[in-house]
Amino acid sequence: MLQAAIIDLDGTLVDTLGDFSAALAGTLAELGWPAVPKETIEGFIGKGTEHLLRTTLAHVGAPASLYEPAWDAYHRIYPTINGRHSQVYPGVAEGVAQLRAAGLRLACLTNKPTEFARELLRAKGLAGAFELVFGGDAFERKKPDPLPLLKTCAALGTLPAQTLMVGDSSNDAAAARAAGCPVVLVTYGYNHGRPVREVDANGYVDSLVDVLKVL
Ligand SMILES: O=C(O)COP(=O)(O)O
Repeated sequence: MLQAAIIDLDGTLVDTLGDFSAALAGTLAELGWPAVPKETIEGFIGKGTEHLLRTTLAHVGAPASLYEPAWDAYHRIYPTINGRHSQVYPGVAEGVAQLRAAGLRLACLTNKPTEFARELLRAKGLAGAFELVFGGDAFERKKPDPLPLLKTCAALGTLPAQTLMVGDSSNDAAAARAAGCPVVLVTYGYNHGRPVREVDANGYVDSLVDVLKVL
């Protein structure tokens, strides 16, 4: 019997590719490098900001020594565009309401910095649905490490086996499997450029409204 659901943010609740793309374009422009196409950035999302910046710099051929100025510029620019170029996916509001109506407690767990995540959920009218919000800077390690899921279960007071992970990528699924949580993946998000149905999961859904049906 499920007690709670832990839901990923980027690629699962909100399509944030436009935000990432705008923030990275601004960051690269400040450093004198060209922007990277959205389709390329999509493959870099999901493993946190450090991975995103390092991969983007390597992609344009910039030296690794630009990582720190890039980090500073990105953290200055991102809050000014957070939510402006992103949309809540169809079915999210209804799906989240259904999970709550089924008696599940909800937490949002993302590799995005916690403050960016809280602000995005507020801007998109989703903050009230989640008892807890944890970002990639909340714990010592990020997904795909199981630690963030185990810590979130501990904060919710639920057992991993009774806590469902809902995500969009192999990163989310690996963390869930290692933590002992069942996992359902949405088919519309960002899976590091790979088909999401290749990933081992308990089910796949085209909309959050179908999550409880596939279990
Ligand atoms: O990598 C990020 O910043 C966000 O990734 P996530 O919301 O899919 O965990």
